[in-house]
Amino acid sequence: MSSVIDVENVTFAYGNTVAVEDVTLSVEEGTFLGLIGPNGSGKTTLLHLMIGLKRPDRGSVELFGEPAHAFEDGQRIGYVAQRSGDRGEAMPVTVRETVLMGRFAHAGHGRLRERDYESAAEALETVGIDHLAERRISQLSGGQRQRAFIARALASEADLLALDEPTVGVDADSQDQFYALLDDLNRRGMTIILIEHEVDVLTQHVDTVACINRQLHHHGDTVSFMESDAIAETYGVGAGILEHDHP
Ligand SMILES: Nc1ncnc2c1ncn2[C@@H]1O[C@H](COP(=O)(O)OP(=O)(O)OP(=O)(O)O)[C@@H](O)[C@H]1O
Repeated sequence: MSSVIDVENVTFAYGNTVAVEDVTLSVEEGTFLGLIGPNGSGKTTLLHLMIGLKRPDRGSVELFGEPAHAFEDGQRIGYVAQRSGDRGEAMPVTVRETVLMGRFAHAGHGRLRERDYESAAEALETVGIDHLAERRISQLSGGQRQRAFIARALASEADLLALDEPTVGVDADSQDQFYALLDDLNRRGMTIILIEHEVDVLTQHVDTVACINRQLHHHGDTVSFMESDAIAETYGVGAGILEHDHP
């Protein structure tokens, strides 16, 4: 199995604030990776480094075998930013138009063809919002909006989905359905990286967990994560390396 992402000894700081320190981890193809850690622990920063939205101060990140910050094949990555479900007001476009945006890189000379419309329709069907195709994005619920963004990634034939707390503000039922959709996409081979602050929710779905608090405290399969002291260690409660480091 090949690596989609290789992070090696990566450090990144905002001025004097070191957000990610000396992190090394790989994401294999087909993995469903969950990133967890306390507020402000560097999860979003690490995700941005992994998909090339930020360049490390030290160390290296490879995305599909190329330096991540110089990666140009953007349609291979579907990124759903934190709280992007809230920003529908600023998008006077329909759901179908949003999903079709994912086809532009594939369309010959920038012109959409029959197969682009078919692919968009298929993506909408896969995420279960084909009946909402003509609605404006601003008229959708948070959960429906997230589905529209996933559909755009599917239409663009992304190999990797990166999601930053995608269900914040989404009701419990819609959250369950959304995670069922992610499980299904992952079963079909999609590599997924998910930031989710609800540990119980996260561990029900992901197969691998990376626990960070500026540094990487644990990286391994979900079962070994549950059996470990990683939570206590990463969040700095109970016995563990943090307590040991700061008696
Ligand atoms: N643009 C920025 N400028 C300065 N500092 C920043 C910036 N973005 C993040 N930080 C700081 O870097 C650290 C890591 O932030 P980051 O957003 O990566 O954490 P996070 O784990 O995703 O947080 P949360 O769970 O609250 O979303 C925090 O101390 C934060 O205050």
